[in-house]
Amino acid sequence: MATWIKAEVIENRRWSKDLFSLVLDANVDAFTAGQFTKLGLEIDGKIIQRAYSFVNPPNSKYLEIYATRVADGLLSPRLHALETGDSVLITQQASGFFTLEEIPEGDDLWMLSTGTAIGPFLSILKQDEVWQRFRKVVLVHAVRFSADLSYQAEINELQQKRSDQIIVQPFVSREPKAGALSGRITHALEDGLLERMVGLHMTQQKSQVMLCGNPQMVKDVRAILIEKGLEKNLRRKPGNITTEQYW
Ligand SMILES: Cc1cc2nc3c(=O)[nH]c(=O)nc-3n(C[C@H](O)[C@H](O)[C@H](O)COP(=O)(O)OP(=O)(O)OC[C@H]3O[C@@H](n4cnc5c(N)ncnc54)[C@H](O)[C@@H]3O)c2cc1C
Repeated sequence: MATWIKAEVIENRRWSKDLFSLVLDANVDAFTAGQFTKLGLEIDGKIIQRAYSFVNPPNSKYLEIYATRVADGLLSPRLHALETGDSVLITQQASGFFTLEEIPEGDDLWMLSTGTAIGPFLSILKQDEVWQRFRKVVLVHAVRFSADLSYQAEINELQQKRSDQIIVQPFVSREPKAGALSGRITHALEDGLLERMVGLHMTQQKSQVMLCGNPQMVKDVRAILIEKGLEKNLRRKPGNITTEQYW
C-alpha cells in the first residue's frame, strides 16, 4: 500500500493550452533520477492516482512533474487546474527502474522521448553521472507542434554547459520548425537520417538507448533497433534498449 503525503503546489507552470508542470513542496523519500512518483486527488471519496516522472534531480528543493491535460482524462485535467497554494497527494516513495543504474556501459547514450516523456531525461541530465559515464549523449524530443517543445531554457543551458557532449535533436511532426526534423523518430531511424543529423552511428557494441513515451513509439522504435542488431536490456541479459511506457 502506498503511503500518501500532502504536497503543496508552489507553482503551476503552464507551457501551452494543455502542457503544464507542477512544482511541488513535499517531504518525500530520496529517489533516483529517472524514477516516477504517483499523484492523487480525492474524487468522490476515492483517491484517483496516476504515475508521473520527476523532472527535477534528486536533492533539489522542490519536486517537479511535467504533464499534459488529457481530454476526458480523469486526473490530468484536475491537476492542470491546480493553483499555487493548492494541495495534491503524493506517494512517499518513488518507483521505477528507468534509471542509469540499469543502463550498461557504452560510449553513447541515446535518450528518445515523445511529449511529456522528456521529463525523466531532464532529471538524469541534471546529474553528473551521465556526463562521467558517456562520451556523447543524444537527447531526442518528438512533439507535434513547436509550442510543445517545453523546457527550452533548461535545454539551452545544458547545451552551453555540456557543448562537447550533448547533441539535442527535436522532431516536430505537424509544422516546419528550423533546427527540428519533421516526421517521426521511426522514419528517421529507419532511413538513417537521425544518425546522419547527429553525426553518430548507433551500434550494438557502443550504444545505449533509452526510450520513453507513448507505447506505439516505444514498440516501433524497439523493433527498428532490434532489426539494426541492438538488443533489449534485461537484468538477466544486459543489452542496449531500455524502455518506459506512459500508458
Ligand atoms: C511510469 C509512468 C510514468 C508516467 N509519467 C508521466 C509524466 O511524467 N507526465 C505525463 O503527462 N504522464 C505520465 N504518465 C501518464 C499518467 O500516469 C496518466 O496516464 C495521464 O496523466 C492521464 O491520466 P488521466 O487520468 O487524465 O487519463 P485517463 O483517464 O487515465 O486516460 C488515459 C489515456 O490518456 C492518454 N495519455 C496518458 N498519458 C499521456 C501523456 N503523457 N501524453 C499524452 N496522452 C497521454 C492515453 O491515451 C491513455 O490511454 C506516466 C505513466 C506511467 C505508467
